[in-house]
Amino acid sequence: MDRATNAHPYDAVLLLSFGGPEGPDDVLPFLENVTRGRGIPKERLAEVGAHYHLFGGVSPINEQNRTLLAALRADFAAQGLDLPVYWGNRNWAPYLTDTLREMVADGRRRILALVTSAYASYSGCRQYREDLAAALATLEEEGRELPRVDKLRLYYNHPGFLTTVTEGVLAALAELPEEVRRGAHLAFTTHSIPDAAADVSGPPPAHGPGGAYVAQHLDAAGYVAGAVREATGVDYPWELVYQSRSGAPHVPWLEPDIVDHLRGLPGKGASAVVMIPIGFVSDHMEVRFDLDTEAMEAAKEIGLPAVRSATVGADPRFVAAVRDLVLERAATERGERPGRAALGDLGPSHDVCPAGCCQGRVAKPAAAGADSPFA
Ligand SMILES: CC1=C(CCC(=O)O)c2cc3nc(cc4[nH]c(cc5[nH]c(cc1n2)c(C)c5CCC(=O)O)c(CCC(=O)O)c4C)C(CCC(=O)O)=C3C
Ligand SMILES: [Fe+2]
Repeated sequence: MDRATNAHPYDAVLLLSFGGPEGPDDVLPFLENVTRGRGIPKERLAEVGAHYHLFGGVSPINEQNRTLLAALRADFAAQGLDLPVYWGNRNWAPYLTDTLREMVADGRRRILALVTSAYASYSGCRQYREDLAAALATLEEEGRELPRVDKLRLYYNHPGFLTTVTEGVLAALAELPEEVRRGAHLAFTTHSIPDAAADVSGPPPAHGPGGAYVAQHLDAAGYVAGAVREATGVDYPWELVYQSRSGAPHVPWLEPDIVDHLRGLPGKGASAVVMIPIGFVSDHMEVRFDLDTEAMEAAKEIGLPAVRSATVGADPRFVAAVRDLVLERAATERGERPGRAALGDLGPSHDVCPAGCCQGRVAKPAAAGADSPFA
């Protein structure tokens, strides 16, 4: 069997995501799931609930994941890669624990997880590993045979991710009226997180101001800005900005906020802006509300022409990147030394998170890492 179809030792892939409400009655219980024990103010919850209700109480994220799931299955099948793909979430059905139980019942013993977050952070990496540990602990209590679960390396700098983002920026630039295009600025945007969480993101050697979270986003954004310059011959000014802040107002989170950034752009000579949601994998609520609704509204008020570039979603190049990462990891687990594709300056991420990687405020068991209590 050649490397292009050999997933051994893995017998299944798990798409592991955030989950979202599917109707108005789901919104409150969903938000309670998300924020349990996280100290989010009540007013913030009411505000976020209202965003979901603007969309009929339906988060776009589940549909995005169904589309990605179908695309992965179709791609694997077309490539002759015989590897089932399952889907489970942290905060809404299909819940991770139920999916994992089903996988075990189907005889899956060696599982490779793809999480819908591309960068290092507690929320985007370690918390998913804690979710896996909690689900495994439940199955253990139920007396089931435990599968081994590994996690794909971070993919923010995989060519299939960054090339797709770059193409999206070029397409968005083309949407701008010609007379303002040349003076456009690029606003790369991602989820704000508490400064304290950013500082301990990534493995301990990367800890420090901003941590791996900020460093990885800067690396990705810098790469894309350079690729856009190469493709257009225009050196568009760019910045990394943040959105979707929550938490208590006195706790410092990563800044500047995108809306504040937009307000300052005309003073910096920008004639337009391209908002690039480089921190997000699909058009979920953070993109559809915080960018397409709120930030667009702000841009209109300011009189700044604005466009938003695409997320990778289920783009065939991203789907192929996932396949490449699965086959790469499988080869590594077999003791081979496969190529590890990466763009930018930071190089490919580790396969196995070391102890202390993206540590949370409270120590909890995390699976799929060097400090996993499970085999
Ligand atoms: C880094 C990061 C990502 C990106 C990586 C990734 O993609 O995973 C992300 C994604 C997402 N966040 C999402 C939704 C929410 N996040 C919240 C709260 C929080 N997010 C945080 C961080 C992140 N979040 C943090 C530090 C908090 C504070 C509470 C805590 O410390 O845990 C809250 C509570 C209300 C609020 O405060 O906003 C909600 C509803 C959805 C679903 C969207 C949909 O429904 O379409 C998605 C994809
Ligand atoms: Fe979030």
